Amino acid sequence: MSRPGSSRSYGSRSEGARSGGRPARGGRDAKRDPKVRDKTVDPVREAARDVLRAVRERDAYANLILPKMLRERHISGRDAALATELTYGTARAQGTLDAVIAAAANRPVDEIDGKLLDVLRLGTYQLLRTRIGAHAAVDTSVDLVRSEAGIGPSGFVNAVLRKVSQRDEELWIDQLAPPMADDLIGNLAFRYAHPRWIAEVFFEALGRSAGQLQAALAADDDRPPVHLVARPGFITAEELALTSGGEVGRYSPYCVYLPGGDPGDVEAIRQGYAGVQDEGSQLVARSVTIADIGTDSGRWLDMCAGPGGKAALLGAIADIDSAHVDALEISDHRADLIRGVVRDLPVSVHVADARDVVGNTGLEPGFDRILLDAPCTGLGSLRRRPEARWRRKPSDVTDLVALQRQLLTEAISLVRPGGIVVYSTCSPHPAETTGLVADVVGSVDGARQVDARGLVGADDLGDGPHVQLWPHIHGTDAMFLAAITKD
Ligand SMILES: C[S@@+](CC[C@H](N)C(=O)[O-])C[C@H]1O[C@@H](n2cnc3c(N)ncnc32)[C@H](O)[C@@H]1O
Repeated sequence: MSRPGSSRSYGSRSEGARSGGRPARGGRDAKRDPKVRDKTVDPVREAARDVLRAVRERDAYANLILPKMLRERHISGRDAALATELTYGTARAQGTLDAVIAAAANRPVDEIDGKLLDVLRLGTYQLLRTRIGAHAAVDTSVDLVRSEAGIGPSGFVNAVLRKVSQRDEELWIDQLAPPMADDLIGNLAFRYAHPRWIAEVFFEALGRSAGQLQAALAADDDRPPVHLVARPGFITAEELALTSGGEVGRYSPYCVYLPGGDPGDVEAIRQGYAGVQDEGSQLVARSVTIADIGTDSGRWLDMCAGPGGKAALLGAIADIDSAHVDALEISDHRADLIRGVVRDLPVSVHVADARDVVGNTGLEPGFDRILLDAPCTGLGSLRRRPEARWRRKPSDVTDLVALQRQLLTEAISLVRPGGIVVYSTCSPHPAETTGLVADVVGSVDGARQVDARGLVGADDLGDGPHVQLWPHIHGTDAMFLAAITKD
């Protein structure tokens, strides 16, 4: 017989025997109708557990499935807020939680059944990173397992979580993280729940400053703020702030910071006058439209537009400036998402590979303004994609850089002399940002970078000519942008 908690034991046929032959309370033997909720289980934790399971088993995105699940299960208000905090917090902290669980269980986590591991992560997160009392954290976890798998596995979860609860997070870090004096990056990566390779990338991008790295990782490990965009021509940021209870943003003239609540409840969002969009993304889209390029014939291009956040802002500004945006996107599904947000705006959506725009769309070169918001690792928006940091691999970078190089070369070939290309990524990885831009600009005759700092207008933008935003400095995602023109 396998050990309780081992990858073969969960829901195993021997469960009845281990629990004395009696059907476990609400367990598998009770032949529970899955549509009938088990009253012994807290619906908030159950939703969090179900999302964590979907993320682990089928690579789901927590921030896409949780809101839908909460609506379907009629979980709202404070319960929805708690479910969100527990789900996203647990997903973000996974690597550090796993190290603690492995120490407490005295076995590597890959020897623990996945379904138990989801609950252990959820319980450990509550014990170490919330003010939820230890009894509530342990008991609700045990109930989750017992209702599905019975007494044996729930006993294992109980034992592990009780062991976890004997120390606070700081003590676990002292025990498990590499000492700061020997391995600064490893220590901070553990403390702020990032894979080490990502902490190394941030360290390089931040000029090898330990203080900056600590602040960046801490900001990334925190709950992200909600930023709204007021679509120009539809509603002003002041009006949106007033009607949503938010506060006008620091840098983008379209931005509103929403202090809490569900953005879906904001009337202006329901009407399509506003949307949810990080302030850094707003600054990128706006920068394309305000660059001084002399006469503008109004031919604008968004080369990688899905799901359409920046295309919608570009389109709203284009409407005011009597311009037109061609928006390209390689994926059908994401092109549909763009169409959904650019209705009534002067935007044409093309499903096409932007590595050969003329060949794939028939569009003429000679665009005045081009946005290339390139596919990237997304290391700059990890706080908004809870599980992403544990999914990304260093090897992803190579393929993406090759694609970015092709796309940026194409963008420069499509812009008219004196026009502007804004290259952006939601990643601060030097290979995808400064390195890539220097490489491509250096290899194309007549192409040169112009100072992008004036197009962004935020504080603390360094020496230029590119701009790197950071959550811990600007409160935005870590968006990078470079502005390029050609003679
Ligand atoms: C970073 S996202 C763009 C985000 C978008 N600008 C926004 O603000 O909503 C990059 C997009 O490029 C698309 N993409 C990837 N390769 C492409 C290609 N070769 N041609 C066109 N689009 C591509 C991806 O499907 C993805 O939707």
